[in-house]
Amino acid sequence: MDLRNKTLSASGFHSPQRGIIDVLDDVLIEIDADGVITAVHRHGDPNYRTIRDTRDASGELVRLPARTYVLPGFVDLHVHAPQYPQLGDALDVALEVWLQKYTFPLEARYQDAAFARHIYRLLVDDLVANGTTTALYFATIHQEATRALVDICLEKGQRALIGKVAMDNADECPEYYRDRSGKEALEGTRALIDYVRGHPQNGEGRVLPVVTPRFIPSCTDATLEGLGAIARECACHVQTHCSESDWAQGYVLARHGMTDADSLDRFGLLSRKTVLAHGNFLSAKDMETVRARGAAVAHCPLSNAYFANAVFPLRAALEKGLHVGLGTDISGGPSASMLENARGAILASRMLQRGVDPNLPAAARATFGPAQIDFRDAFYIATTGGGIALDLPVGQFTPGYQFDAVLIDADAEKGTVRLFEDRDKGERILQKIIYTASRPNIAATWVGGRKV
Ligand SMILES: Nc1nc2[nH]cnc2c(=O)[nH]1
Repeated sequence: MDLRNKTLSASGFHSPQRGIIDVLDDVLIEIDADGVITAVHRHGDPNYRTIRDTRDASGELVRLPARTYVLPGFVDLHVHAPQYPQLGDALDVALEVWLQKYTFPLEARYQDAAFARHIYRLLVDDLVANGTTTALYFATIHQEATRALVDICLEKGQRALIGKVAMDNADECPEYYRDRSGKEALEGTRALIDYVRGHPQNGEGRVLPVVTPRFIPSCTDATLEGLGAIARECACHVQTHCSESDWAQGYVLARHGMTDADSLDRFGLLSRKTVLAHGNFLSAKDMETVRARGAAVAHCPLSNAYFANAVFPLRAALEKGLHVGLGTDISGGPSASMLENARGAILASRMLQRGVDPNLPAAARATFGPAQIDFRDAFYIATTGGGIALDLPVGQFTPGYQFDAVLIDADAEKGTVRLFEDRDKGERILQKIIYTASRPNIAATWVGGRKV
């Protein structure tokens, strides 16, 4: 059901601030012709009944069934679209080996635009079915395939930020899969920006272009500098990998004599619109730089378990005031579900706080300090945090924000949520959704009020 120009009568949850779950119990959400929320009326508000009855009489009221809950749609802050065929596969080696052995050969296949279209359709359908209403995508180096991803997101209605990957460093990128020159990397980036911004179906700007240096090892300094200039000139989003693994971090220290964050900063690649994937090894000083620039980290807990050999200190980052969202990192992470990644974030944080070596006594095991997060933080980074990271009005049910939402059906026949009326009320329902919901529980997904 299209919810533009409608008033939704529903229950649900959102987290407008970290640590706070706003329980929306039988509220009215007014949505305008552009899919923007114009008002949220609580059940006890004096004009609630009048608004509900007037809208009902004019046919503008849409009532959602009992035991269904609206949540803001998930914002996946880090997805490698071309890696989807490899989801749940090839996780047996270190990052630098994984790239050369599995990932670059797979990404090179997107030279074939028909192959790209086939995979990208499957991916976008699956992400939407999993409740991802906004995705920040790395594509490949290829123009035609990357344009196909833009077309498919527009056709299917997913909000998306898409980057043609720039990678021209012959020392780190194989001959069969790299931009032929820095010039080609920069021209290709500009061409994609023009394509997205000039797309006839993109009048609302639902798809945005992203300047995408893969990571420092993949790019020459001239290309990093050129990309920084393009980002500034075009006021574009930027995405890249930052301080992900010991190897990646060590490579940048050896080549540039400084950390990833400092190096990206000097190339003009750290801005309010930058998303740094992983950031596991950001130092306290790096975090301060990232915070000062208003850039964000995409926390990818499942992928980090395979490639980082460390846990991103999410709680510390949030407490320092960094913008942080959640990413699946398909296919470094083996799940397309943001709910599974939210659970992964909670689990990883608990292991970081408590330690993991059973041969040590409890006190000696717990060396890191406070790190634990709960379902509230996980929900926050999967929704509101992602919206803030991207500087887009998505991720919460607040007037002025887009109505991007998922509907959770707690009673879905094949679903995995079990609610018991006598005990499950208020926030506890959201807790159970975060811990136990799965794709069959996602009954509907809307982007800008349109069902997708
Ligand atoms: N996880 C991950 N890290 C990277 N670093 C450079 N490229 C990649 C990639 O594709 N995935």
